[in-house]
Amino acid sequence: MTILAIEELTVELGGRRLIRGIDLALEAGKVHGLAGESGSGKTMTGLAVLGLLPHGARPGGTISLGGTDLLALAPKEMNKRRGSEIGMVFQDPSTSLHPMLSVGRQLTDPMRHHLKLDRRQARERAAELLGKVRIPDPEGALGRYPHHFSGGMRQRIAIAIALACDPQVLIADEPTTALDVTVQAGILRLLRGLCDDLGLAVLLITHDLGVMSSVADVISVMRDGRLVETGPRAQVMREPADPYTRALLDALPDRSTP
Ligand SMILES: Nc1ncnc2c1ncn2[C@@H]1O[C@H](COP(=O)(O)OP(=O)(O)OP(=O)(O)O)[C@@H](O)[C@H]1O
Repeated sequence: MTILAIEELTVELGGRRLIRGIDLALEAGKVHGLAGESGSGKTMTGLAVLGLLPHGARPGGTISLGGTDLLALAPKEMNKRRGSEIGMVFQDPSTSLHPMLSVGRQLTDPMRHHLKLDRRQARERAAELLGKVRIPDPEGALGRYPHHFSGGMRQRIAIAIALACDPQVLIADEPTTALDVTVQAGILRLLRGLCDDLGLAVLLITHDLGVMSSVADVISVMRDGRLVETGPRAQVMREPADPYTRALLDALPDRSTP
């Protein structure tokens, strides 16, 4: 089932057309990978969905969620949906988490605001979510601060915050790029599991087709603000239709050699 449909999306900024008409459909319970080299427009696409485009950017086309065109919403309306219906996880958990607020506070504030939970209900849900993202001692973690956790654990907490209000859509922009290789796989497995368990529609943005190959159901490849290819993971990885995708795949390190 399509949860979020991007149709003919364009973004213009400073007289440049950064996104040149792309179509993407995010499905419930599916990870849709968006790949492409630096500057191809992946982040801009995610920001358009979140209503967080840079000042002066002019979007065109439609982004439909539950029958509403997000691009037509007033900023106040968009703010309500961001964080409630659409969650987001970015590259660096140390910048997306507030260093001075406890983990519990960062989880419960959006729940109290968007879901109207009382303090006790919010704490219960917060501990439950920390358990879901495999933070040890979830109750104790509520009273701790981001600096008490490792980078990988901080990203798990950022994911829990993104899911605090039970969104239908999760935009994850390079969620493993800032992390040590050894913890990357754990975060990807977690995202995959959450997508399956919660029926989330996930947009996983990464320049790394290797990362994509381990979790995505569908892969789209961007170049110069356009989509060059979209297809099931196995098909795109094994028989890419576009020469640009093939070049990206050829550039992957050979994982079979030590
Ligand atoms: N704030 C901004 N103002 C003007 N142009 C921008 C801004 N942010 C990005 N761009 C331009 O928009 C285009 C698309 O950038 P975008 O960040 O979406 O690419 P990307 O594929 O996500 O790359 P990366 O992997 O490096 O993040 C690039 O040409 C970039 O230079």
